[in-house]
Amino acid sequence: MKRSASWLETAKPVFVTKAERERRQAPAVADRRHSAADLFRSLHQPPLLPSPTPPSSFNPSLCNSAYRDSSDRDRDRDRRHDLDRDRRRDRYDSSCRDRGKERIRERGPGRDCHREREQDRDGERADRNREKDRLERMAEREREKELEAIKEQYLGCKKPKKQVIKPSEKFRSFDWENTEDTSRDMNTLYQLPHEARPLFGRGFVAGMDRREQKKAAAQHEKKIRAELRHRTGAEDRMEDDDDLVGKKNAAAADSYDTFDMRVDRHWSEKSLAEMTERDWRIFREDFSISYKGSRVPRPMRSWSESNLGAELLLAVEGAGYRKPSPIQMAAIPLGLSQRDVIGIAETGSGKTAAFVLPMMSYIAQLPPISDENGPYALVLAPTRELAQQIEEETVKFANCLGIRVVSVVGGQQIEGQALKLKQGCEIVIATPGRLLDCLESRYAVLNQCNYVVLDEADRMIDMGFEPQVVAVLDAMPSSNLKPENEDEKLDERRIYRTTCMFSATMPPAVERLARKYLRHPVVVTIGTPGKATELITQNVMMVKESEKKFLLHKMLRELGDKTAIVFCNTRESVGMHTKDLANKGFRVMGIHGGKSQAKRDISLDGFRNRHCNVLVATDILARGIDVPDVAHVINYEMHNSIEIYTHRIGRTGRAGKKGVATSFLTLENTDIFFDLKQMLIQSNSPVPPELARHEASRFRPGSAPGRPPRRNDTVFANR
Ligand SMILES: Nc1ncnc2c1ncn2[C@@H]1O[C@H](COP(=O)(O)OP(=O)(O)OP(=O)(O)O)[C@@H](O)[C@H]1O
Repeated sequence: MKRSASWLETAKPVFVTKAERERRQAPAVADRRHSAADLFRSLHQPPLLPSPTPPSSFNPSLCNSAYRDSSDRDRDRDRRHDLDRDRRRDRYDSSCRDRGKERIRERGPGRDCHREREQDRDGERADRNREKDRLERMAEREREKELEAIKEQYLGCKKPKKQVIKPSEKFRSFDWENTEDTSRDMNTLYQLPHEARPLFGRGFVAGMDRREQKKAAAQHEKKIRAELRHRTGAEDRMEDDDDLVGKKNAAAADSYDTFDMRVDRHWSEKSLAEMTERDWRIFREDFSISYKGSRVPRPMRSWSESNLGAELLLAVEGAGYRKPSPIQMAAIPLGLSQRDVIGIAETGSGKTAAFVLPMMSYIAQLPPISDENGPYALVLAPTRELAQQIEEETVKFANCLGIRVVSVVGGQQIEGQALKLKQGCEIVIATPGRLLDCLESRYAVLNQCNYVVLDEADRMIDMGFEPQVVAVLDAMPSSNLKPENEDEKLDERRIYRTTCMFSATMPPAVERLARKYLRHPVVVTIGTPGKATELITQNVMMVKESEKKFLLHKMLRELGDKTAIVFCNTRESVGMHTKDLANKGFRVMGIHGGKSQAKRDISLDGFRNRHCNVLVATDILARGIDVPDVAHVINYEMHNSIEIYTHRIGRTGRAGKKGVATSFLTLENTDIFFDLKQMLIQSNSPVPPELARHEASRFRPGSAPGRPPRRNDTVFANR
């Protein structure tokens, strides 16, 4: 290897500079020059050897010139040869130099190349070290980042938010630190900033105490008057006058005060003229009255504010109704202005009077019916008992006005009813089926009837009376319907048909009927629709079928002399339990739709008159029946409809009195679990844990779990 390296070194062409080359060539050139000089000298000097004999014709001069010419030519030739040789060498040297340069470039020339290689190696080492450092720094950074991420995840450290500067703010940021604010230092005004006191003084507008002002003005006036009197000498004479004026002024000031301070008084302390929009709003809130509809007339705050007329007000007083109930406050003014009404209010809240009184007022303006052309007004109810009860309520007010009322219900002789109708009556209270029979038999005509009330309209539709109801409504004159266009002005001299619907529950099914027959109705709602009154304490007991009887007996025994209605779902159950309770010694009667009307009447009257204190009933008693002071309602067999539950328990806690309702719930009743739980939550009643936990109480039957509530759904908190 060593040998080949040295060979390589020797075999390599050596770069020779021009100066070096010239130095190296100098002896050769000098030699050549000497030899040329010798040659030149030898040519110009005679030869030392005897010269050949010249030819006879030899001319020394000629001979001399010829000799000189040939020597010049030789010299020129030599010079040319020299020049050529020099040129060739130069060419060779330059080519050698180029090749050497290339080789140096490739391998590095000799010792320099060695040094350079050393330098290169050092450089490479330094590069490697630098690269290593860089990689180490990067790894360190990675480790730090990882640590930060772990800290953030487990210790919840918050990364400081990077402040993002919008391009628009980049060049125009006028933010300044609080510490940069020097205005406090400069102006003492800012050192004691005053808080805003919007109600300084006595809380009067703009801080003006009008009472103080008036007091000062009164004192000033008194002083001036005294001075005047003193000057004129009429002190004695004016004394009395002065007192009078003082009293007058005091009264004026008082009335001014009253007027001035009216915003501070409750609506109940104000006259009708003083009521502001805000007062009406508070009033509506106080009685949970809400309206839906346009151009709604103001509710009435008291009977005296109603336009019922003196006779009717006397009758109201006679009935012992001291104050109107909320539904009466809202619905009576609507009925008096002949607006179509949908009234929804809790059970026992006086809905009957709410539609009967404006109906009376309407009839009072019309001439008495002379013959069978009546009636002027019609009330439809789902059950005979309810129709008869409404009749009784109506008669209370009708007598004072000489208005005749006839009830037309099933289960009685139609001929007797036809006779009464023939004799003439202003109001007919009817069940839809029997009235339709009368209309078809021409015992009754409705061509003068322009006031119609559907009491418990939802129940009538439930019971399948919709076709009969529609037929009855179609039998009324359609020419008196209000115009479809709500904005069209009504002719004050004309009579338009007024249609009203009342119930404690108004399911969407009623809307269809309402849309067809009611014109621009005002929907009055008192409280939450469908909600049971807060006067009723609701108890729900999760029981087994076998436990019910024992519990019922226990409850009825505890009842003592108080009254109770026991609801069952079927006629058979009513019969069975009536017998059973009678055998156990309870004073009990039963009522259901399978009984004759006479027997039904005996049972209900017996219960009303306290001949018995327990009434076992089907749902014919659930709607509208008003028996005063029912202490307890027992849902022995629970119905699966929440509306029926509401109406059943509504037989107690009526007309402002308290009541108790107990319902026996079994696993058969899962269909009502959801609604019942909602109802109990809404009325702050205890929900039995078995009901609260039950799967069926989490979703409405038939609804997909997790679906968002629909428009008509009522969803309460604390599900
Ligand atoms: N303003 C009133 N003041 C005192 N008692 C009233 C008043 N209005 C009605 N009542 C009485 O309240 C009781 C219930 O009235 P009503 O039967 O009209 O209630 P309701 O709302 O129709 O009940 P339901 O929804 O069960 O049919 C009745 O005994 C009635 O005489």
